[in-house]
Amino acid sequence: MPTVLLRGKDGKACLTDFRYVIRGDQSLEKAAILGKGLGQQNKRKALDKTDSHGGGHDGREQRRMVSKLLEEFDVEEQPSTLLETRFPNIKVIESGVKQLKSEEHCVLTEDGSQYIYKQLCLCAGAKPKLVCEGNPYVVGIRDTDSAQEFQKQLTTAKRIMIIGNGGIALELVYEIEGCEVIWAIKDKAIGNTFFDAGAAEFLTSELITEKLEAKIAHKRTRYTTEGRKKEARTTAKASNVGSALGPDWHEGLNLKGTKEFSHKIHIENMCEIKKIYLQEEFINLKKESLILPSDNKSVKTIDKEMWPVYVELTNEKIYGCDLIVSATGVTPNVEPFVLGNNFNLGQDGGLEVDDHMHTSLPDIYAAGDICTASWQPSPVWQQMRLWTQARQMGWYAAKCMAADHLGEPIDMDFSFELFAHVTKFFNYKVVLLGKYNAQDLGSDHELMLRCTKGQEYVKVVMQNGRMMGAVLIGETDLEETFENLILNQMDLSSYGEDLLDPNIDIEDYFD
Ligand SMILES: Cc1cc2nc3c(=O)[nH]c(=O)nc-3n(C[C@H](O)[C@H](O)[C@H](O)COP(=O)(O)OP(=O)(O)OC[C@H]3O[C@@H](n4cnc5c(N)ncnc54)[C@H](O)[C@@H]3O)c2cc1C
Ligand SMILES: NC(=O)C1=CN([C@@H]2O[C@H](COP(=O)(O)OP(=O)(O)OC[C@H]3O[C@@H](n4cnc5c(N)ncnc54)[C@H](OP(=O)(O)O)[C@@H]3O)[C@@H](O)[C@H]2O)C=CC1
Repeated sequence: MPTVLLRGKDGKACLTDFRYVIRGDQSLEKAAILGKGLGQQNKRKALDKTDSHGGGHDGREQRRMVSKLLEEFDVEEQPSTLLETRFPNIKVIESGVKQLKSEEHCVLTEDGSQYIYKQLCLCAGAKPKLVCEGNPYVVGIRDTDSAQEFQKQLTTAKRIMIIGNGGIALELVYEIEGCEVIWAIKDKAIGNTFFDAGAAEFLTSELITEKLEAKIAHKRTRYTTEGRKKEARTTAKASNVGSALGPDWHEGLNLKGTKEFSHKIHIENMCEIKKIYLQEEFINLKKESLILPSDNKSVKTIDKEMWPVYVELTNEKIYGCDLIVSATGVTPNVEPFVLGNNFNLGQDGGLEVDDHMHTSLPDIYAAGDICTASWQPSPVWQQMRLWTQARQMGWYAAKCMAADHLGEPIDMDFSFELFAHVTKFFNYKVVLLGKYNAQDLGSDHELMLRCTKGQEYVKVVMQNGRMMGAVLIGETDLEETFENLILNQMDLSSYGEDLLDPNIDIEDYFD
C-alpha cells in the first residue's frame, strides 16, 4: 500500500483540509498537413507546456512563463490567406479529405480534387465518444458548432444530466448556471482523469461553498466564437467536426439555463447509464407500475415532473431531464484514412506512431489526438489527448519530416521527457506533472500531501526516494522546482517530510 503523508500549509499534519506553423522550409513544399486544429483556433487563452525552442510562435502571442516548461499565452486565429501570405510555401486547401490512397501517395478531397504528396502528416484530431449515440437528447461537445448547439439547448433547460468524469464534465459543472445538473460518474470521486480522491475532495467542497457564487467575479477575459464558428463550417465537412475546443472554450458562451439559481449540482457516483427512455416510453413504463423489462426490478423515480427524456442509472435511480451531455472521452478520427490502408492502430483506435511520429505506412506521419504514441515512453511521460501534446507532436512531427526528407538524424523532442499540463478547474490553477496519479507505478510508491482547504492541494508521488509525479492545485509556486526534481531524478530520501514543509523554502533548498 502506498504511504500517505498529510500536512496543512501551516506545517501541521492534517486530514482536512498551447498554433503550429510549419516554418518556411522550402524542402517541405510537398509535405501535406491534413487537419487544421491547433493553428486555427480563435483568439483564446491557452495554458500550455511548450518546448524551449518556441516553434511556431510569432509576435502576436503574449507569453507568460509559468515555469521553465509550462507557459501561458494567448493565441489569435488568423484567416488562412494570411498564413499563405506570411509563409509562401504553405498552400491551404479548404476541403475535407474523403479518401487516402497511401500506395499511390494521393489524397482525394470532397471538392473532387486529388493531391499527390511526398510526405503526409495526418492531424485530423478525434471525435467525442458518445454514450447512446444517435439518441436526439444526447449531445457531445467538441467544436464551436457543438458547443453553440449545447448553449442553445441549455437556454430552455431546467435540468440536464452530465455523464463522464473528465475534463469537459469538470468544466461544465462549474460553468453552468440556472440549471439543475445531475452529474453521473463511474467513480467514487470527481475528475478521475485528472485527480485522485483527495484532490477531488478539495475541489468538491468548492461546489458547495460560496466560492462558486463568487466565481463570476473571477472569470477570465471573454472572447467571441463567431470567427471560429465560420471556420468550423467551411473546413471540416468530411467529418462534420471542426477543431477541438481548447482552454477557456466556454468563455463567450452563456451557459445558463432557465432557472434563477446559480448552481444546483447533484452527484451520482459509482454508476453508469443503463437505459434512456423517451417521455412516451417512460409513461408506458409507469403504466406497468415501474417494473423495468430489463431486470424486473422496481425502480425509484426521483420526481413527479414530466421530462422529455429519462435516464435509468445502474444504481437503479431514474432521472428525468431535458438533455444528456455525454462527456465520455474521445475516439481518434481515423475513418477516412484507414479505409483501404493497412495502418497499425493502437488499442485506443489511434494511428500508431513511432518515436519519429511516423505511422506504420511509408511517408505518412501523424500528430495530435488522431495518433497513439507507440514508442517506449520516458518513465514520467504518458499520452493524453490534450492541446498541449497535440501542439508538441505537431511541432516535432514537422521536424521529423524535414529530417527524414534530408536524411538527417533527429533526437526525440525534450517535451516528451516529462508529462506536464497546466489548466484551470473550478477557478484553481491545476498543474499535473509526470506520473501525477501514480500511473503504472504499482503499489510500491509513496504519496505526500499538503492541503489547506480553499487555498492549495499539493501531492507528490515518490518511488525509491525519487519524485515521479505531482499534482499542484492553487498558487503553490512549486511547479518549477518539482519539474526539475522529477526530470533529474535526484534521490530525495534524506529530505523525507521536509519536502513539503511550508516553512522550508524548497526552491532555495534545491538551487
Ligand atoms: C471542450 C473541450 C475543451 C478542451 N480543453 C482543453 C484544455 O483546456 N487544455 C488542453 O490541453 N486540451 C483541451 N482539450 C483537448 C484539445 O482541444 C485537443 O486535444 C486538441 O485540440 C487536439 O488537437 P488536434 O490538432 O489533434 O485535433 P483538432 O483540434 O480536433 O483538429 C483536427 C482538425 O482536423 C480537421 N479534420 C477532421 N477530419 C478531417 C478530414 N477528413 N479532412 C480534413 N480535415 C479534417 C478538423 O476539422 C479539425 O480542424 C479540450 C477539448 C474539448 C473538446
Ligand atoms: N482542462 C483540460 O485540460 C481539458 C481537457 N479536455 C480534453 O478534451 C478531451 C475530451 O474531454 P472528455 O470528454 O471530458 O474526456 P476525458 O477523457 O477527459 O474523460 C472521459 C470521462 O468519461 C468517462 N467515461 C468513459 N466512458 C464512459 C461511459 N460509458 N459511461 C460513463 N463514463 C464514461 C471516463 O472514465 P474512465 O476514465 O474510467 O474511462 C472519464 O471519466 C479529452 O482528451 C480531455 O483530456 C477537455 C476539457 C478540459
